[in-house]
Amino acid sequence: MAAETNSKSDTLTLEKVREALIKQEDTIIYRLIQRANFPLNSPAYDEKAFPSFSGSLLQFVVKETEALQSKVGRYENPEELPFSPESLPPSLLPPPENPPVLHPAAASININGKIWDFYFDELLPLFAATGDDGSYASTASNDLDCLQAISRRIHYGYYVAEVKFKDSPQDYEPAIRAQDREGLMKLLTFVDVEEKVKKRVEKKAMVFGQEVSLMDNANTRTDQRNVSETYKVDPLVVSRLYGEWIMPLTKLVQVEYLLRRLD
Ligand SMILES: O=C(O)C(=O)C[C@]1(C(=O)O)C=C[C@@H](O)C=C1
Repeated sequence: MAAETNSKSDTLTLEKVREALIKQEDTIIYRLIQRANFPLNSPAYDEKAFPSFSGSLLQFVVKETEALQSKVGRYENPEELPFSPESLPPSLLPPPENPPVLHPAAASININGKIWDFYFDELLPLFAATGDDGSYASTASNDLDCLQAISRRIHYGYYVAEVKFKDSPQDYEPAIRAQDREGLMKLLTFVDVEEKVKKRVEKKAMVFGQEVSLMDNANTRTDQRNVSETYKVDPLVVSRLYGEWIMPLTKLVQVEYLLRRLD
C-alpha cells in the first residue's frame, strides 16, 4: 500500500491512517496554490478550441498522462484511481509484493466522477481568477495534479474504513448486515476530528500561501488588503473544500466499502 503507512495490515492503525491524511493535506494545498498561479483559462476545457484533439485539451492531457502513469504502475495502488479509465495500458512493472490490506470490494468503489464534477463546477471558480493567459498545458496538468491529490485523499477512505472495522467488528457488523447506511455513517463520523481538520487546513493555507515580501512596509500593505487577497488561495476556500466535499466524500467511500465488507 501507500508509502505513508506500513504495508502490513496488522500494523495499520487509525492513528497511522490519520497521519497519512494529515500529510496529504500539505500536498492538496500546495497543488491548489500551484493551480492558482494561472487564471481560469477556459479554452483548456473547451472541446472545440483545439481541433487537433478529439475532446478538450484537458481531456487529452488527462488521458495521455494517465496512460504513462499506468505503464509505470500508478494504478496498482488501490487508492490511485484514473479519471480516464477507458483503455488504459497495463503496468509494465511487476505487481506489488505486499499482501493486500483491503477487502476486494474496494476495487468496485470509484467516485472520481463526483470529484471531477465538484472540482470543475464548484471549486475551481472559487480559487482561480477569471481570465486567460494562454498557459493551457500548465493549467491542465495543474488541474490533474489537484484532482489526483484530492481523489487519493478521498479514496483513502478504504483504509480508514478497514481499520475502523478491524478495531471494532462488533459495532459495524450489525449495521453491515442490515445494510444500514445511516447507521454506518453515524458510527464512522467523529465531529470533533472534522472540526480540527477544517481548522488545521485553514491554518496551513495561511502559512503555505503567504505572500513573502522583503519590503519593510509589507505588513502595512497586507493589512489594508482583503483577507482573501492576502493569501495565494483563500484559507476559507480550503476549509470549505474539506467541509463540503473532501470529508463528506471520504465518508461516502467508507460507507460504500463497509456495506460490502462482509461479502
Ligand atoms: O479520521 C477519521 O475517523 C475519518 O473517518 C476521516 C474523516 C476525514 O475525512 O477527515 C472522515 C470522517 C470523520 O468524521 C473524521 C474525519
